[in-house]
Amino acid sequence: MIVTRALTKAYGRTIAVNAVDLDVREGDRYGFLGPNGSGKTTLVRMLLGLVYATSGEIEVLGEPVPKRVAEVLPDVGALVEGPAAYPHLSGRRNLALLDAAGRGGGRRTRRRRIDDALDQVGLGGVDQRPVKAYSLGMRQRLGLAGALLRKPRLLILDEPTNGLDPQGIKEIRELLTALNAGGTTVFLSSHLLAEVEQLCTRVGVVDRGRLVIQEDLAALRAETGRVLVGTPDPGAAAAVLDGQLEAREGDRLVIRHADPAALNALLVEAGVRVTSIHAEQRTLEQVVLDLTGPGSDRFGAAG
Ligand SMILES: Nc1ncnc2c1ncn2[C@@H]1O[C@H](COP(=O)(O)OP(=O)(O)OP(=O)(O)O)[C@@H](O)[C@H]1O
Repeated sequence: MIVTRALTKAYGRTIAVNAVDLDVREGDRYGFLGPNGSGKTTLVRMLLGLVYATSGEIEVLGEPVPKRVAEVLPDVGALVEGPAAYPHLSGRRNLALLDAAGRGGGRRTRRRRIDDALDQVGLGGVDQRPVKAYSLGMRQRLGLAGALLRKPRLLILDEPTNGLDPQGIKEIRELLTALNAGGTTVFLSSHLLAEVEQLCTRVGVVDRGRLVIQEDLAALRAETGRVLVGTPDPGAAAAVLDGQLEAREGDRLVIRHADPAALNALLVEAGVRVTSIHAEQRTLEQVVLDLTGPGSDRFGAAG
């Protein structure tokens, strides 16, 4: 759906995007994760033909961008930094203008399209108020509603949850997951590890303009070969597991073992009571820290 090859953008001596090879596949919920200033917005704008690359190539929905961007855009819903709206008009009126300006979708069905989009983002009840009375979160949702008007095959969203409270973030996450289940490919940028971890199926991590990893989240979070065991008999368990015990903290043990089921059988057979047992997985935070080193506290860990 989105492919870039050695995509580069320099502003003078600043290389905002540095030889990025992006590969977003149909059906992905792709999280483009990086700290502030790492080049996310610049890349998103290049994908939409709003900024020209210094070098490299871009394909969106199989077409070269910016060369054929006019053909591509009707199938793409986009939300880029601070969605613009006429402040004195209602959300509905803003969407009507947007809908009239775009291609595809006749006048007769406009009202239905706008109702659907407003309902999808949870603005159905407030659409008569002027946008200047909206909170930042409501403006962000209105921007998203605009991106949904044409039932796009691909959504390209730059920090879509900026300005939203935790409930709003959850609603957007549920909405994007539902749209994705209905066949829409979702590409979003974020500086929030937790957001990407909760929402995405595939992750690209960008650090100072460079894509340092691109991988399915499930593969990134591969099991570590350790099993976490909770037991009221930690002493007895430690005796059974001589040599495999890596750490012990109260009634929680970390054991080097590949198979939780086999380990459970072993413990139970030895008379050790087990209250919980599961394979340890790496978190996205650990993966990113390993990749980007000490500077990576620039990533926001909190959702
Ligand atoms: N129009 C511009 N002129 C000069 N430098 C720019 C321009 N736009 C971006 N930059 C620089 O390019 C780098 C990447 O910026 P960009 O906005 O793409 O990062 P970002 O990851 O989207 O960050 P943020 O989340 O803060 O928007 C930064 O060093 C920024 O200062």
